[in-house]
Amino acid sequence: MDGAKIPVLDFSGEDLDDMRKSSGSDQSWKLLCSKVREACESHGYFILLYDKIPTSLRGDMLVAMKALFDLPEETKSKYQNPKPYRSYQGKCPVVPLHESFGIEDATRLEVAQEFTQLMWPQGNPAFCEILNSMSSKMLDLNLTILEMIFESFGMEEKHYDALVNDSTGIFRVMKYKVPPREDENLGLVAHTDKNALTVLCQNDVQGLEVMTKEGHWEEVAVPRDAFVVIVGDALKAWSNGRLLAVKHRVVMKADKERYSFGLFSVPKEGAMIEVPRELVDNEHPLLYRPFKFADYFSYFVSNISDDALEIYAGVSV
Ligand SMILES: O=C(O)CCC(=O)C(=O)O
Ligand SMILES: [Fe+2]
Repeated sequence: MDGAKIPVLDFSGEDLDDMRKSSGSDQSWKLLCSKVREACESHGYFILLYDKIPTSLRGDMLVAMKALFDLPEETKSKYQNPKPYRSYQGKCPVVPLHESFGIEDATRLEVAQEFTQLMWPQGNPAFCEILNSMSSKMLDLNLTILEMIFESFGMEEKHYDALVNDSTGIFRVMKYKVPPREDENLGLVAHTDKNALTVLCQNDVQGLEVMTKEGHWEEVAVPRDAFVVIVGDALKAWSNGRLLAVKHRVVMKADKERYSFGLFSVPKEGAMIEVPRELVDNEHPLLYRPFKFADYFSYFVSNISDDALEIYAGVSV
């Protein structure tokens, strides 16, 4: 798909809940759902315009993140969690430009409060409010997009519970430093997201690149105030490989710091990822055996590999 246009979907001006409720009499919901699915099939990601998350909140979030990353290293390092991708990460030799926090369930007020308290023992209610509000809005959006995909496949809810209702949100905030030299500009190594679906947002510093089906890196020019939606391994496996978990990375070219934040919907401990029977036929033989998401994730963490999903859950044909 080299050179093929990056899909841009516009949900602005739409009340998705209303649209969905009137989907019996109105085709626009179904049409939107099929556009989402098509983008996830052809590219594994898309750019999303969505005005229900206010621009002012995005601006506040970026300002709040700067204050967070400006805290002393000693304070930031207090945020530790034994589970992977949920702690403070900085000074990693593989990606020295990258720093991040992964906060699970920031959508719960007490979690947002606890995190804020740890970073600002003297209190910072504004930060807490922004963190809680942004993560909640992005989780809603993430789960709605997932439901759109499942509806477009005509799936009954029981087939996708593990990816929507049994799902938790990890809110990740990221900072990328300006590279010291042009040849040391890797912000984040190439990877596929392991979770179901990711919704990302960034400041005006570009850097995200995706790998095309032909194996070339392509820059994603994210319009101001847009979101990027990325399919992860869990959704790829569930869809029997119909949806593409696109490989992506971050390359820093600008002389300004890049800030991004994302809401990762992650199947809960114990949730099983299983291809629904409806998605297996002669043309689409079963590609993945049923697996517990948490086991796959642990496998990945201890055997970091580009082909983790195929090796772990692939059915040899
Ligand atoms: O910073 C970005 O835009 C990408 C982040 C990302 O791909 C990730 O955290 O998985
Ligand atoms: Fe990613």
